[in-house]
Amino acid sequence: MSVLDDIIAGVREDLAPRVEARPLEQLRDDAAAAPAPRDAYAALSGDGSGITLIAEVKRRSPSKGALADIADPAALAVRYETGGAAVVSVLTEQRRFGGSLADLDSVRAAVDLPLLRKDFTVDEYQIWEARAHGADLILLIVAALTDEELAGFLALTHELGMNALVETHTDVEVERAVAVGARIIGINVRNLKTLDIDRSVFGPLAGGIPAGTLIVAESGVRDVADVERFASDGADAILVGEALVRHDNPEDTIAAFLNAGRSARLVDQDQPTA
Ligand SMILES: O=C(O)c1ccccc1NCC(=O)[C@H](O)[C@H](O)COP(=O)(O)O
Repeated sequence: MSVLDDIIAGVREDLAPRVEARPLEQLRDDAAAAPAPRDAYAALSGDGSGITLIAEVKRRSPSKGALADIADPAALAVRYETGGAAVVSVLTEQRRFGGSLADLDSVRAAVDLPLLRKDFTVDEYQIWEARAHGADLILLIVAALTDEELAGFLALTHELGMNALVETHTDVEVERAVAVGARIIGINVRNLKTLDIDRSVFGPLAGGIPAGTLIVAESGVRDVADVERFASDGADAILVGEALVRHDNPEDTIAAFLNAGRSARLVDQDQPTA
């Protein structure tokens, strides 16, 4: 069993009691009563002068174990907003990442930015749940879904007024994401089966994604050199967890990463075309 399979088995087990406690019919009412969805696509598009940044609330992970003791996720999210993040990502998976829907609720109450509910979506129920808890963006991992699930989940996400970050790691997964009409495609440089990080997969995969699709570089952004590399290779946005939660001053880190993205764009514009 791969790490991803193991995480998903746990997600399915944890889902069952929630469905029993709050059946889908009631959850739909909660979703209807939630604040209107914010436009994560527009937020991630930025002003075209550089890249935008998704800042993640991440306590621990399968690859690194404990990362940060985040007692107040709302306070951290406010710091992300102050630093210039375009979107805040809240990991809600409990077993391996130490997150919860309560984290999402507290962050929703504290910031105005679009929120990504970062979880392993394997059931429509989780999409309704994300909306009911005020999320604007959800994660769909291509490797975890059939084509039929991917298309159906993406359609439901759009019906609910949200966007989906459709995550890929291989050329076949990028083709599948494009085929279902994904508007925001993430390229995770972490292989979720082995947990290895390989930043070199990003450029060639990004090159195969059609114009008009937002491209998000996910994982392994540790310093400005990583940001410059992803920005030069076509990233519109970066998703950063570890480098922010381990840092005493996430505002400064976000500002440095956004500056690096702008500089990389300027350098690329100055390059003579062949
Ligand atoms: O982070 C992990 O170890 C991990 C393992 C298995 C599945 C998913 C995992 N992470 C989810 C993510 O996509 C990252 O949290 C996100 O891209 C931020 O990564 P980083 O900046 O490297 O913390």
